[in-house]
Amino acid sequence: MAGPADNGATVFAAAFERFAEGGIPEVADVPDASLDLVERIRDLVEATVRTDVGPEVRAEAAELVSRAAELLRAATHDQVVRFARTSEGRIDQLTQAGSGLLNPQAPRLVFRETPEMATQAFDDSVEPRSVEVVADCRLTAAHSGPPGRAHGGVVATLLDHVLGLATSAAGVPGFTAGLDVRYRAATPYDVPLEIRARWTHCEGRKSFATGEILADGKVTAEATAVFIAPPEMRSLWSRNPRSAAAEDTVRA
Ligand SMILES: CCCCCCCCCCCC(=O)SCCNC(=O)CCNC(=O)[C@H](O)C(C)(C)COP(=O)(O)OP(=O)(O)OC[C@H]1O[C@@H](n2cnc3c(N)ncnc32)[C@H](O)[C@@H]1OP(=O)(O)O
Repeated sequence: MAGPADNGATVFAAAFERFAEGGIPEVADVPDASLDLVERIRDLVEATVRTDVGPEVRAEAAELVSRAAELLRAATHDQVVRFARTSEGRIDQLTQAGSGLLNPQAPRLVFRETPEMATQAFDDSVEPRSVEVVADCRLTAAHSGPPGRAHGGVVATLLDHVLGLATSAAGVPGFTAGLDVRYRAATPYDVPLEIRARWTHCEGRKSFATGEILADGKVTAEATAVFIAPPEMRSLWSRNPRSAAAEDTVRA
C-alpha cells in the first residue's frame, strides 16, 4: 500500500497501468445500490445535524448506524482509492472528497456543459486549451459555518476541486500548490449554487486557474489557484492512452 511519503505516485502508477490495459471501469457501471447508499448516508448526516429528537431516540438511531457500519466492514478494499473512467474520458477517483460519487462526505457536485476532458496531458505537441468547467451544487445545513451560511473551508473545497478539474480539462493537471479564495458574500446552503472555473495559463510546471461560486447569479466567492505536477506524475499522465477500453465492472 502506498504511504504518504511516495506522493501517491505508486497508486497513480498502478491506476495508469490498469487504464492502459483496459482495466479501469466506467463510472456508468457503478451499481445503483452503491449510489443509493451514498445518498442515504448524506440524508442521515443532514438528519443528524437537524434533528431535535431526545436521547433515547438518538441512542436507538446510533445502534442502527453501528449495525450499518458493521455490514459495510464485512468486505473492504486494500486501497480507499477507486479509479473509474467518466463518459468524457477522464479518470476520476470515486472516493475523493471534492465530488466523489462513492464518498458521502463529498458535496453533491454535478458537472454540466462538461467539455470533452483532455485524456492526454503534458503532450508537447498539443497546446493546453482553456475550457470553462461548470458544476451545480446544493450544500446543506451539514456544510454550515456561521449561522445561515456555508463554512469557508467547504467553499474552498468546491473551488479547489472545480479549478483542479479545469486544469485537467486543459491537459495540464497537477496538485494544488496554492489556493487564494476571496469570500465576497455569504455562500448560502439549501439553494442552487453554480461553480465555474477555467485554466488560464502555465508558467513552467505551474498551471493556473481561476473560478467563482455564484448563488442566484451573484458571485459569493472567487479563487485563483496554482497546480503543480511532480515530475513522476507528469511522466505518468503524459502516457495516458486515449484509446484504452474498459472491461472491468465496478465492484463497488
Ligand atoms: C486521477 C484522478 C484524480 C481525481 C481527483 C480530482 C482532484 C481535483 C483537484 C483537487 C486538487 C487537490 O486537492 S491536490 C491535494 C492537495 N495538494 C497537495 O497535496 C500538494 C502538496 N504539495 C506537493 O505535493 C508539492 O509541494 C508540489 C507537487 C505541489 C510541488 O512540489 P515540487 O514539485 O517539489 O515543486 P516546487 O519546487 O516546490 O515548486 C515548483 C515551482 O512552483 C513554485 N510554487 C510552489 N508553490 C507555489 C504557489 N503556491 N504559488 C506560486 N508558485 C508556487 C515554486 O516556487 C517553484 O517555482 P520555480 O522555482 O520553478 O520558479
